[in-house]
Amino acid sequence: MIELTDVSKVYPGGVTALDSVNLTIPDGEIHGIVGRSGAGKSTLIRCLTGLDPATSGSISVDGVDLGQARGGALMKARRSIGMVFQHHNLLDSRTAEKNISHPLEIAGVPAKERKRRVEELLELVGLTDRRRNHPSQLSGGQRQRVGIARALAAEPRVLLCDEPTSALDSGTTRQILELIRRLRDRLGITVIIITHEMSVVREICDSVSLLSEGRIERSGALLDVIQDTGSPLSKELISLPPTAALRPGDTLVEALMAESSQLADVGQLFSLLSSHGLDARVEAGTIETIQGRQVGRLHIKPTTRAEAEQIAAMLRDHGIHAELTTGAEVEAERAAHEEDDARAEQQEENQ
Ligand SMILES: Nc1ncnc2c1ncn2[C@@H]1O[C@H](COP(=O)(O)OP(=O)(O)OP(=O)(O)O)[C@@H](O)[C@H]1O
Repeated sequence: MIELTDVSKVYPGGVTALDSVNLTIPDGEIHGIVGRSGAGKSTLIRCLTGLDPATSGSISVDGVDLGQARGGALMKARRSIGMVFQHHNLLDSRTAEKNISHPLEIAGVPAKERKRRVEELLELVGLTDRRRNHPSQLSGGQRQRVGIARALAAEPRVLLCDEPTSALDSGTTRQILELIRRLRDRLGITVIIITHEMSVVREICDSVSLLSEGRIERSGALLDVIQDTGSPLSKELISLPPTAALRPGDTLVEALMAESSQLADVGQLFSLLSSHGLDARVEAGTIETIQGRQVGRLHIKPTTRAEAEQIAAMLRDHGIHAELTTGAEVEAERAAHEEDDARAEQQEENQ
């Protein structure tokens, strides 16, 4: 179990990057940490790995407090966390197998044991036939597999993944996420994934936390967080595509259909509206299957505000969360997203 208790980090100069963070991640869970640029994600990683200690509070892994442990106990605790990076950080001069064996060499593991372990790891990540290739001879996905195998070399209990798929295309991303899930199932490790990609969270995470200005704003099981419609994280996880030609003063009904909804699909919903003589059209909609359940968000545009209120009330009666929003609010949200994406892209280019 990973436990952060009142973790704060204040940099010299006075920037509070983490502000009383409390977080518990049970064994074997895949936990996503999301947040906008500057929210404190990198700082949290550095504190978790012990590279940059927290200013106050405690971080413990399997009951060992990283701030209190010394000598061999600290080394052991640090080794219990394996790191996977966005850009793999592989050594170009070494083959895949030599990259994987590198941390074992540093730890002084005898050659015979190293060979056995590397063999096992190559098999685990599906790269046995690429063992003698250098990073430049591997695809982005294969390089990330080497990075994952290397992170697992010291048999960590926790895999800490920093934007593990941000540099990969969507097909390769899916394969890497599938691999991470298989490794969790097979090895029983706990996985923390720091990402700005909501699709990664939807696809693989059991639970998720939203970090905002150094604080955990919302944390919980994925489906619970999505169904907590008041939470900004819910809107980010099931986001809507841009809506064409909305005027600032337009009134929209935003509906979230989740597990508790009595209406299973959009078709039924619209039959219901028309049976009540309500004229409305869907401006935008997203339906995702998450952990085997369908979750959908819709923007419905009625003709008048009075109709919008009527529709929202009717949806609520059928267990569908519905609230009114305006064209101006939708536009402001879209602009904030675009700004964040542009910043993430810029950072990617700078690296
Ligand atoms: N070494 C440092 N010294 C002073 N301030 C820092 C330092 N590192 C980060 N900060 C500040 O701490 C805050 C959190 O930064 P951090 O890099 O952890 O955010 P982030 O969520 O990882 O952002 P991004 O997604 O853009 O990488 C920011 O205000 C940042 O300017």
